[in-house]
Amino acid sequence: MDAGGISDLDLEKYDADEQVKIICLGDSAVGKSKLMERFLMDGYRPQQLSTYALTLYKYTTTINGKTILVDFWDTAGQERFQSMHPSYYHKSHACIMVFDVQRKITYKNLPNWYKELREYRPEIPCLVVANKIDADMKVTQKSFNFAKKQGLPFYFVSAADGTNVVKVFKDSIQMALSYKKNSNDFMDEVMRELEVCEFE
Ligand SMILES: Nc1nc2c(ncn2[C@@H]2O[C@H](COP(=O)(O)OP(=O)(O)OP(=O)(O)O)[C@@H](O)[C@H]2O)c(=O)[nH]1
Ligand SMILES: [Mg+2]
Repeated sequence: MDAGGISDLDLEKYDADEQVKIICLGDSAVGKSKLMERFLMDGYRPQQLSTYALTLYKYTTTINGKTILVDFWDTAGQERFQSMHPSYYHKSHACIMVFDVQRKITYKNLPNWYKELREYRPEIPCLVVANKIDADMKVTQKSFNFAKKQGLPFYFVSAADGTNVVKVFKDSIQMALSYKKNSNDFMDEVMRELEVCEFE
């Protein structure tokens, strides 16, 4: 914190034209962190410990001449579904929901993640991601109907070889931006009002 009470992290926001928050959900070891790393660092380290708590990745990009600051939130999934802290969902603009094509249980758990997401964020775009297709390309012939049933965009990806990773993340940023622009989300409106008031 500096004397004015604005942290370094907050200062970045003032240089950006727009800021969005994108969260990642899914069971433990489906590859959430690896996907983030692949997109952000364009690298992939095969072995890593499970994410312990919260990792916040900051990413800046330019879209139509505007500087967009993206906060990607990554947290440790659980072996079995467990509720996330409400602050994880708070003011998020899009969600990337991941399962592992090699482990059926991680697909079966998607409705649990989705239900909780919708309790906190009824309207935000949600992208469903089938990860680890490098392990067995035949899985792309299978149908995973959860996304279709819910009317959500669906992607086959691999953090290991990079298939579709950039596409998913770029799409998520676009969707987050259009959600933020067009949202009629009542709570968002209230929060915006409160933010404005803070500076008055
Ligand atoms: N073959 C293959 N393995 C992957 C891929 N993505 C991740 N993995 C492996 O899966 C394991 C778990 O990946 P993480 O990214 O740590 O999983 P996570 O979802 O962040 O797990 P938590 O932090 O516990 O919630 C690691 O050993 C990775 O190397 C992939 O696309 N293909
Ligand atoms: Mg992780």
